[in-house]
Amino acid sequence: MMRSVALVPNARGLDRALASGIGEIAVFASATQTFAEKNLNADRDTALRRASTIARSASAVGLAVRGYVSMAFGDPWEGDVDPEQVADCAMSLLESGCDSISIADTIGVGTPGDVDAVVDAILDAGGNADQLAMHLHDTYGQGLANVHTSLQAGIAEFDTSAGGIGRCPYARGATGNLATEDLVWMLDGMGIETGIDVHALAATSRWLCNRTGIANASSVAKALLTRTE
Ligand SMILES: CC(=O)SCCNC(=O)CCNC(=O)[C@H](O)C(C)(C)COP(=O)(O)OP(=O)(O)OC[C@H]1O[C@@H](n2cnc3c(N)ncnc32)[C@H](O)[C@@H]1OP(=O)(O)O
Repeated sequence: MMRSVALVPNARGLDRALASGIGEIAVFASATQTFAEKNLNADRDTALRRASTIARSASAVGLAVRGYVSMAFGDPWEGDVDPEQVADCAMSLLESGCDSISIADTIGVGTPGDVDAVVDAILDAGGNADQLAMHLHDTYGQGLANVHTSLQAGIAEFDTSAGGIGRCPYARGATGNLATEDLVWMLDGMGIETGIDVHALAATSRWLCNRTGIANASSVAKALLTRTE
């Protein structure tokens, strides 16, 4: 199923999303102060309040809303992030009308132990695993291990990108998202149906990387494409 989601950082973004007729938006807060300032030009509490206000207005008019908590596992400026801090942000966004929360490892430092700690903190604060998604980067090669741990915790939604491209310009030191091909290969092997043809996806990411000049970071895409060349 194809879902189009607009990233909405402020009230003006919500007006533009509503005018476009899109059915789902994403609002974003940061677990850390420094990233909130860099990514949103606001302190952490202001950014959270702004995201909560947008979520409330959007859900009141029937839009689906996903809330993002950035820098949930570590921050390039502040180091380790307290799981309670992540849980506070997540719960505040849920209480403001977000239908789901994506826990973002914006710089890809998280490990399965961190996933367990953050998910436990959110569950302890009253959240449910079926309200959670994971947004993973593969900077330290922990992406698939973190997916596996998340699946065991009952989380079934993951943000990835074809060829592992894409990153936040303010996330110093981060590589791209976990590659969709790598995720699909693992899920296929676990008997979890995604509806995605991994070979067709690898061919698409080769096209995408050729067009953009970005190197393909997916191990699976590189292996499959070598097999067919
Ligand atoms: C979790 C993630 O990784 S998110 C993805 C990556 N990160 C991002 O996309 C960064 C998102 N953040 C931002 O865009 C900015 O920090 C903002 C817009 C939220 C706040 O920045 P500020 O500088 O405080 O906003 P300000 O209101 O002064 O506007 C700055 C410029 O952006 C424009 N702008 C602000 N909001 C919007 C919007 N929703 N749509 C289009 N343009 C906008 C303004 O018109 C202004 O343009 P100008 O310089 O040509 O006049």
